[in-house]
Amino acid sequence: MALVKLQTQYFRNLAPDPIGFSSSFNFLYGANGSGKSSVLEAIGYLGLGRSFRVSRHQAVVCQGQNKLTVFGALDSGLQQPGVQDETTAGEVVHRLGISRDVTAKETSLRVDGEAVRSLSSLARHLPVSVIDPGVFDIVAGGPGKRRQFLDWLVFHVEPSFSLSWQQCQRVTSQRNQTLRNGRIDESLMRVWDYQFGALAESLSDTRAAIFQKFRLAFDEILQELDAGWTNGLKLEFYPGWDRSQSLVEVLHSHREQERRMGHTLYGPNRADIRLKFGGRPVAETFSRGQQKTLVILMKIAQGKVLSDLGKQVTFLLDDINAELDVRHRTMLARKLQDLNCQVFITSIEHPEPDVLWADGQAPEYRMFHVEHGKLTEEQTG
Ligand SMILES: Nc1ncnc2c1ncn2[C@@H]1O[C@H](COP(=O)(O)OP(=O)(O)OP(=O)(O)O)[C@@H](O)[C@H]1O
Repeated sequence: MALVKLQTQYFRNLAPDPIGFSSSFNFLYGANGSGKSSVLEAIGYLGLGRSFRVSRHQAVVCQGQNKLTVFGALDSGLQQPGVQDETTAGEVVHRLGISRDVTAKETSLRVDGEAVRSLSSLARHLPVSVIDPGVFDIVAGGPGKRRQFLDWLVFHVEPSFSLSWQQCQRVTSQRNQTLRNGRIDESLMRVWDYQFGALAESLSDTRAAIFQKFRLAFDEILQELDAGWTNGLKLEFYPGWDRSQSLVEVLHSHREQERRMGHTLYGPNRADIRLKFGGRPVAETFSRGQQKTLVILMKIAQGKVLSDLGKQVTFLLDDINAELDVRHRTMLARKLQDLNCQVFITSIEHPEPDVLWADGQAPEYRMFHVEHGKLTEEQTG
């Protein structure tokens, strides 16, 4: 599916007019502060339920207001090869809405006019993948970033994952409270261990299976790229403990260490994707440019896993011109085109699709000039 219409109210500086988008490529350009990133942020709000730029909803609501709304309409999108679809192109198949009242601290979600409670009911319809300057922390940053990266894919392959993950986090926090209670009540602790262990083993099986799909897609992309510097690169899933033992056994044998630290040290909350080159972390061995390329390839591999399942990913490429040279931008754009993704690209300068597709094979696209939060479509081709 693809987002073909967006309308916001009181979202940063954006004008409330509805905007129609292409289910293929969309270019947004305009001066600093015109509102390009805010458009992508609003799209991200529908697919993630939050801003990908800031953690406080307050910052996103238009100054002087206390409630923002984002509404989006999805059509069936670009057809993946081999996938049958009974809808006609352009026909709206889902309507998504999210509003956030920052005074009441309440979020309301709607799917096809019906109120829904869980964010996953909304987010599952719009897999949004962001590539902005912050994304490179997937390699350079801590395990939390890589967990988030993997879990985004796991959720879009297995939407029920979000419920299991929430349950697991609840048990983790109850376990942590018990660990912090001076003298540990061993019988209570064992109850938490068994609950936590059962949830953790099943969650980690799901993560491991989807990581395997991801790694196959990644290896295929590396083969196509055929770049010498990636020989010897290894991606491994670390579930959060050594799985040659059950988690319950590991927890029992580390009781004293966990008690001293006052929190859970083993389990899915410690999972990671370990990126190694010649046995050492790539963050220590790869150049910054190579690290950036690696992140881009990982993002493309995520898109490929979902594309193979007939799902269209919406990529938000915010301000990447300063991060990637034209060769890498071209590689990224072409791969996303091959995967039938929907793509939004922001830039300050007027975009030049002819540079990205010098062979004249540019996909269908729409181009918008952004000024004072308002989008004006430019006639193309
Ligand atoms: N809560 C808010 N209410 C009203 N306006 C806001 C709010 N937050 C930010 N703005 C303004 O919205 C404008 C849009 O910012 P945005 O980051 O989207 O611009 P941009 O076009 O991506 O800029 P750049 O090229 O510099 O990254 C800015 O002028 C900013 O000052």
